[in-house]
Amino acid sequence: MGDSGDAVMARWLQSAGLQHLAASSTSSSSASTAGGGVDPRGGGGVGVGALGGGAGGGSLLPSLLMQGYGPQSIEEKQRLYMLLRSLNFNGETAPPSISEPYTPTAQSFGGGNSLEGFYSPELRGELGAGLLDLHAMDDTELLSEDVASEPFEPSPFIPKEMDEDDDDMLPGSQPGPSDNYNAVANEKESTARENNVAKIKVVVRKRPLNRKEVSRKEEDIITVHDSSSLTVYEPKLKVDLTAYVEKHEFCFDAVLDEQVSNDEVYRETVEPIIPIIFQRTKATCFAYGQTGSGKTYTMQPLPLRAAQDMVRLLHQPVYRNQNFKLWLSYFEIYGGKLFDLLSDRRQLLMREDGKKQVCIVGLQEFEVSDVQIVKEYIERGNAARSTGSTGANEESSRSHAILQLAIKKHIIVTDTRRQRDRDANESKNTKAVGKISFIDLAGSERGADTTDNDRQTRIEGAEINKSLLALKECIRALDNDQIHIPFRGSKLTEVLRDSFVGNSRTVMISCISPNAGSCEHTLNTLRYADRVKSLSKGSNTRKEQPTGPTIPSSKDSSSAPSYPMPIETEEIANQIQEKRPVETSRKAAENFTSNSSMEPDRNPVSMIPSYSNRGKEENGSSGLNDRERVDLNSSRISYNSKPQSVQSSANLQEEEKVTKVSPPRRKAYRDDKPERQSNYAKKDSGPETSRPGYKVQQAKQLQQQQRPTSASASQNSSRQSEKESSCDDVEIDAILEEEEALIAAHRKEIENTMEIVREEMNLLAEVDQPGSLIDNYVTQLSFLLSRKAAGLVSLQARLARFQHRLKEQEILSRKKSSR
Ligand SMILES: Nc1ncnc2c1ncn2[C@@H]1O[C@H](COP(=O)(O)OP(=O)(O)OP(=O)(O)O)[C@@H](O)[C@H]1O
Repeated sequence: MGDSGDAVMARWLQSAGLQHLAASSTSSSSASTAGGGVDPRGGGGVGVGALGGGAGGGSLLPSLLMQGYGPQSIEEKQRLYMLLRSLNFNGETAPPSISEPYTPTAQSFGGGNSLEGFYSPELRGELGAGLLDLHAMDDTELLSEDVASEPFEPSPFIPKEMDEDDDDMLPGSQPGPSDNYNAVANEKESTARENNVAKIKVVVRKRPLNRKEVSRKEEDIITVHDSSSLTVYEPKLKVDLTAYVEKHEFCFDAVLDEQVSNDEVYRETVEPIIPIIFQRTKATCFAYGQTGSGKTYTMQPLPLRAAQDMVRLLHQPVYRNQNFKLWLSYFEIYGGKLFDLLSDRRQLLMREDGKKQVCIVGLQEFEVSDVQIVKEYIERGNAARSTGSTGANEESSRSHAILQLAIKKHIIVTDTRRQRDRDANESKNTKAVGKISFIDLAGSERGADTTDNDRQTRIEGAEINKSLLALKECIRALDNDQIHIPFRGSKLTEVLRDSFVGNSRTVMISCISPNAGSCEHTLNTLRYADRVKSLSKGSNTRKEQPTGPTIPSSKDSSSAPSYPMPIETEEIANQIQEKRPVETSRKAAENFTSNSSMEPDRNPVSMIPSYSNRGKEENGSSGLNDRERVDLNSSRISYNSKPQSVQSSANLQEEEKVTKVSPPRRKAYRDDKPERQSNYAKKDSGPETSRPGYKVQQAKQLQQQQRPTSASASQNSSRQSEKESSCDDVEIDAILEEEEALIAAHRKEIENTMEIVREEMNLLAEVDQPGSLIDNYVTQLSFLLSRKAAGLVSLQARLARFQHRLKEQEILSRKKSSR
């Protein structure tokens, strides 16, 4: 990486007001390069190149990060750090080789000084085996000890803790003008942030090979390409025992490789959510993956880290003045039962209140004002867990642990009697603002543990499977805006119910082991993640792009056929885009993968024309939000080896198939209604009678004919008729809206059914495998069938309502005509 890279680097520095560093560092860099000093990880120019879009300052940056040459003051350090972060946020991958050596300490930012304990290595040691440790395995000792002991840096995005001087502002005191200014700025900032945080985010984390795996000479079969895609190289044997490798490619919101620190995991997953917890958001962060894949290792530091940021935010005048407080609770779900880990494993009961809010009766919640206390509670909870599992690690491995951090607004009670009551029952005088739940799920493969013949153990396994399935089902249902959300599918989802409804955010961290021996589990984990991800896209786009369907930009349409589409096909494509505006890049990438893989497509439903899949595959990137565009672009980059023409023709084929399966009905928007209505008015005979909307239109026409038009009609009757006519219009509009909703629901139902069928086929394929568990099959099939039934029932109910509505309308218009 040469001078051009340094020139780019110098420009960046200039943009951040750090141009003076460029000069000093260039001289140092030449010195260090001469001495063989390049990128600390040996990535050297390559790493920096990635950061700078291929022209980074290969020699300049490392020297910038060197003591004595780089930024001297805290402010400079912050600016440089922000510069690096902003490059990273812009979708360009900052490789660990760059971000890690610079990881500033708590001291370097002058923040977090009250959190000495938080950074201490003992803390990690103390928590290492305990927190959310569901089923630790001793054969997963890893080579890189340093990763585990890496300290967190304070988040530059969460305001620093208040200075001592600030603290003399009494709670509840009136904010000054600058506070107001800050409050408004904070409000704006957090609204912007809220919009930027995806509703469902799926992050994959790969752990390094552990000692045992290395000693067994197991291969690392996972390659992380960039920050959002990875390939699994599955070793396979043909029938004639020839070895071959099958490639599986996946794209997610973020893919973190074995070099990524826990701090970066926090920044990628939880950190962006923290400020919006203060804005009435309920968030859930869970780790999923097989035993030993790093769930606990990943989840363990997150609550503490989040608490640190939350405490910092609580000290902001805007929240302090509102009397916001942080509360903590910690419990586990084992065998469908709830146990309070902060209250001697007392069994808890779950109830629903009048407002359908889930209450965990008896769950102890503790107000926490600093991280040290949070740490102590977590340790206490862990101790309760390990006590509960003495002699049998199995127990903890079959439980889900849930740690909740809630922000509550304390209501100040002036009345003395009520004050006394308040002291007696503190939580009654609080109002929930937002919360984040950290869940360390039981190992995903436990449910399918074929070596366990013990019936109880198998039932527990089935219970775990059920909850994992239920979790996915809920995310899916929420994403589809389904009326029926199957929260009751498991205790886990019931408990999390309030975290999923309303303004919610979900982060799923899929942990994967890199060794060949775990390949099957890894693929299962990635497929689960993939399904969750495929659910998230539509929802995010729908909710975050309220402006409706977007016209594909020239950039976006790059993957679409370059020749004009037949109008009908175009309409259908639009229609599908509205349904599922994204999911494309990944699906397209997978298609490409399966094409390029050495084994024929094993997807049992690949022959079934899937309406939803078509949509996913063909709809380009129209309607994507920025983040999704970045995803798409990055996946395009990673798959650009596929010739464009092949993609285009593939797209065309897809569209041709779509023409056959989907009715050429254009989805109407609100703005379209007048046009649609007038079109209906024009076509009032023949085959059109069978078209949806015809009946309604007919009724409207009838009413129009019946409206008094004669000039001789009295003024009164004309006013009356005007009134009637506007009522009719409202009525008709309402019916048209219902009609649209019905059709949309029907379309959604078809998509769901196809998805269920796909899962049923997978289930059948799984049950045919030797050693498969019939219990799992039964549980999963029963779940799928209930979902199918629930979908049909809900569609039927909607249809019946609409029929009823039409009947009413018909009777009404008949009555009017007979008047
Ligand atoms: N990214 C990582 N970097 C370094 N070490 C890791 C990483 N991920 C996991 N480990 C180590 O791997 C071992 C197993 O991890 P961990 O206990 O977190 O797995 P788990 O998925 O929680 O397993 P279980 O389901 O059995 O509880 C631990 O020793 C942990 O320190």
